[in-house]
Amino acid sequence: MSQIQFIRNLIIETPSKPGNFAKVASAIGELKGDIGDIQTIKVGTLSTIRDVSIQCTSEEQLDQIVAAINAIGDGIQVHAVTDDVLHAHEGGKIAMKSRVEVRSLGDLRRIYTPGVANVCKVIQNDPVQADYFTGISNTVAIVTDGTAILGLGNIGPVAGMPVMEGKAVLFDQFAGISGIPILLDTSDPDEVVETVKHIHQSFGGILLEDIGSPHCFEIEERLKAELDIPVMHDDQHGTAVVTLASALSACRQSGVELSQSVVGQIGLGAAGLAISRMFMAYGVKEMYGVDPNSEAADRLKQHGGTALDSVEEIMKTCDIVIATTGVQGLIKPEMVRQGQIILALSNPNAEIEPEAALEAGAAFAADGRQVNNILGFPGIFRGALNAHAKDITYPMLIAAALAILDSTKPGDLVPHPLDPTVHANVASAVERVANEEENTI
Ligand SMILES: NC(=O)C1=CN([C@@H]2O[C@H](COP(=O)(O)OP(=O)(O)OC[C@H]3O[C@@H](n4cnc5c(N)ncnc54)[C@H](O)[C@@H]3O)[C@@H](O)[C@H]2O)C=CC1
Ligand SMILES: CC(=O)C(=O)O
Ligand SMILES: [Mg+2]
Repeated sequence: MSQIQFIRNLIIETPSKPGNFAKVASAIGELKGDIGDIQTIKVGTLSTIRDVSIQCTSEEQLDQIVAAINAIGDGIQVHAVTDDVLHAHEGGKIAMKSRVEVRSLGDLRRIYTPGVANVCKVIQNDPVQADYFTGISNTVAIVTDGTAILGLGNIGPVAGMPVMEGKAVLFDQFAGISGIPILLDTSDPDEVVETVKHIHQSFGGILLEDIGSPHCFEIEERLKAELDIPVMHDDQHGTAVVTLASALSACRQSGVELSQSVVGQIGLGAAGLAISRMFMAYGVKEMYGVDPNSEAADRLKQHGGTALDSVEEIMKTCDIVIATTGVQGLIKPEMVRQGQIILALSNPNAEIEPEAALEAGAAFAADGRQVNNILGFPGIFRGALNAHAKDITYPMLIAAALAILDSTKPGDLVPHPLDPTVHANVASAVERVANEEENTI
């Protein structure tokens, strides 16, 4: 059974003596715990208390780490183990807040009745005014049916809500967009399309998220055709944009041309097919893919790629390998070829850990924490909304990928997701292309 990685925080006291915390760090490292943030909670004259975040793969490993720290002696001890991730989700991560305050009857009459009626009439007479006098044009629906939540599979929309709330937080912080999760209790394309069409007037755009394949393809195509607001399935195109940017970045650093490289895609679902299509659109001539589902493999062939029979074959044939299967550990270190570029993008666990791929000879390796559609979707929607775009087109997506590439610091594969310039650069590149295309309302 694959192991899900999880994060816990250890509250650790070390007597104030140089080297004590180093002992703690090596005890954690020896048991292969991955240390994250370290926060000093209290510095006393006799001891220091720190909150140390660690990533583990099992409860057993966590227990062993706690026991190993307590066994160091010299007064070093773990006081508590907390679950900060769960704690951060208490009450949910988002809430609807008003942008105005009601402090007086005057305020009440201005923002509600009777004053509001006049604003309603302004919009009735000229519906475009809704862009200025409501939040619609800055609000994006984050729509899921819960069928492909990260790599956790079909766990349902309610269990997927923490991911949707996470996307809303990122929309807000990186693009100033209000993201509203919409949880659908149907995956039937007719019902999904009808439902989204019936509610679309509340939104300036529609982000489809974690909707599994193949129904995601029909749903996105139909909504794009039938609605005149931007619609994008993030797992397809947000992921493809960021993957293209990271592959171009790795090629630039290795002095090779992406279009001349042999590229392999493992997993041809929502993300994998879109990545393959974008790489071919960019000029990659030799695009190979593998998927145990023959219909998924056929879809790659229909778009001009070549299906191979096994992961081993892809690993032997390709210079650049991308994996989006949701299967942890699918790529074995012995399959890695010297100098390969490996992007194992499944969340929450990669097909191969970047460290293992690099140790096995890869020139570049990254996982889904680094190469993540967070670098794409906030700026793509910001740009599309700014331009009042009716659609998100391929040229807009390629412009987003190039903006991510241009925002990457020398030596890095992709920009840091907390670097606000990358989101601003993606937004302006997308807005510029949308305006050039006259793809606007
Ligand atoms: N880093 C990022 O930004 C993103 C990562 N992902 C990750 O990609 C994974 C897949 O997501 P989706 O494409 O939305 O799901 P999906 O369910 O549409 O596609 C998964 C595909 O992998 C195939 N597959 C399963 N086992 C395989 C194997 N042993 N060999 C080859 N193919 C295999 C399935 O048949 C399916 O076609 C998830 O783990 C998700 O977290 C998805 C979107 C963004
Ligand atoms: C990042 C993301 O959208 C996914 O893993 O599904
Ligand atoms: Mg997703």
